[in-house]
Amino acid sequence: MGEALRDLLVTPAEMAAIDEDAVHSGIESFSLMRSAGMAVSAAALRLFPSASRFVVLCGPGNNGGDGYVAAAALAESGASLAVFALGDVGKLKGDAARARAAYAGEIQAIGTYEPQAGDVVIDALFGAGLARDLPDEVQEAIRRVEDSRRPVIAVDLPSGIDGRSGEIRGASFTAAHTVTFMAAKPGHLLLPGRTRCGTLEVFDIGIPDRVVRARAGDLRINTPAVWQQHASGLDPATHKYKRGHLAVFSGPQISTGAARLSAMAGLNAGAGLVTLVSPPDAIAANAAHLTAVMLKEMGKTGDLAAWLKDRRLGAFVLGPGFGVGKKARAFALMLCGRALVLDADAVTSFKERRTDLFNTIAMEGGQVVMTPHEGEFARLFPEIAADTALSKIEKAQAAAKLSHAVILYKGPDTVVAAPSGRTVVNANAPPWLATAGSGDVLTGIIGAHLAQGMPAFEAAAAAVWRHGEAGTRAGQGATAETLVANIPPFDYSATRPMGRVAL
Ligand SMILES: NC(=O)C1=CN([C@@H]2O[C@H](COP(=O)(O)OP(=O)(O)OC[C@H]3O[C@@H](n4cnc5c(N)ncnc54)[C@H](O)[C@@H]3O)[C@@H](O)[C@H]2O)[C@@H](O)CC1
Ligand SMILES: Nc1ncnc2c1ncn2[C@@H]1O[C@H](COP(=O)(O)OP(=O)(O)O)[C@@H](O)[C@H]1O
Ligand SMILES: [K+]
Repeated sequence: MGEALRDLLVTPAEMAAIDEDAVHSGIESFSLMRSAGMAVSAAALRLFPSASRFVVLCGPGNNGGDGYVAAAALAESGASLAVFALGDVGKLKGDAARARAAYAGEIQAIGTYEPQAGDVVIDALFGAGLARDLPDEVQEAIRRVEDSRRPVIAVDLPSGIDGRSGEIRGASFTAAHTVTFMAAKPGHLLLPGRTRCGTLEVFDIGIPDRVVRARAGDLRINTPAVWQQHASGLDPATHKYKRGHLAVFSGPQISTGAARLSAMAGLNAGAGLVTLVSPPDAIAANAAHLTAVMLKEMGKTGDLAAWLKDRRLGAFVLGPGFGVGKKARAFALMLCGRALVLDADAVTSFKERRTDLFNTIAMEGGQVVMTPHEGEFARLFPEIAADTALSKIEKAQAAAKLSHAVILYKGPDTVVAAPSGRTVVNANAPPWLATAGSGDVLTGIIGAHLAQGMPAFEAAAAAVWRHGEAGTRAGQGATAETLVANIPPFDYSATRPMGRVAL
């Protein structure tokens, strides 16, 4: 599957460079602004055909310029209109000044805007250029609009959302719809930004694909295009070992459920066979609950060393319910050369000794994925977690670089980052995935992918996506058990060899 422009995520800085490159390539910059503003006016008329009045709020830069273009187009369409500007419109420069000059109507000061029933607000105050907290005057205007509950269409981003990080700079609009240009920005996907964008429309203002791609980095939205070429189809002559053998380590007698969830998820996600490795005291508890998942007793690290000689063991999951401490560290360090998911207690166990882990991963060169939620992330990477200048994307990237592992930083806006810098942000997860044991299910799906031979980054990204789909299929009342039952199959059709006879 080819990669579409809509799967890219570009930072505001990259977007500014793309804009510049487009102009150097001979495209007139005002034509970009005209397309942007026209797309906004078209969205307004399409989405709110019965608005009593469109109110365009224009800022001091090119976002405001887009607003003036939209205002002129709306006026021409015969719609009722009012325009309010921030600052001295006489000081507008370049394309924004030209757009403002082409709008013949009255322009009032933003401080005078009082929302009225029937208003639809077009927010063209700040977009990609927002560099600091919004001025008080704008924050007050936002509060008036938010209090009035009038619908808002945002140009590029709801003003106040930082396009790089999704953070709110003082205040922000909550848009019903956002029209952005050429590609989505991190702030559209990362929280809290995503919750303020409404529906997101990515409009092509005419910058050629190659110009966008040349500047875009390694950041993508997590879609099947990212990993589908590694999700190989089932060979009719396959057998269970070829489909991959996943081993999941259980905790002691009183905490075995988490590992069983991972094991069941691994089997449902497509591992050919799954073995739950259990300490002696938990064998009975585990045996009472398992059917298709196999059970193996293991106490000491020596036993693990002997078992690891079996190269048919494709991948390992360590952490869910395992217990924090020496045993988790010893097991993890022995597994760093293999395909391994370190989750929960296995991550926490290295809080004070992370260098041992990171050095071993670097030395052994396995396919290692770590899956911290916010709390676990802060335990293992405290200095990165505390750096308020970094976005969630940048935090995950820094952690991947430091640890030499693929970092799957969980949450409503899960980020998966590889040490190489490749990164995806996930967007298909429903909020009811926030249920006990949901993370254990995710870990099992990653394990299944690793057991099938997928590289760590793709295994993790694909798992996050399938986990999100499982949540959607399971519905609002989802529990970890129903998530397991709803893991969707890969769509193997795209990877089937041509000419295959349908059976
Ligand atoms: N990048 C592109 O390809 C295109 C961009 N366009 C528009 O241009 C916008 C970016 O324009 P600009 O770079 O002029 O930026 P903005 O219009 O977002 O911001 C305007 C200026 O305000 C100042 N500023 C930043 N934060 C402030 C704050 N908190 N308080 C007061 N002033 C602040 C900065 O000097 C900034 O350049 C995009 O969001 C988009 O709407 C479109 O015109 C079409 C093409
Ligand atoms: N609000 C949310 N929206 C979407 N997904 C969420 C949300 N909150 C949590 N998740 C997902 O649910 C899972 C929870 O995992 P985790 O925090 O490890 O919980 P547990 O330990 O109970 O399994 C993760 O995959 C996380 O990304
Ligand atoms: K805006």
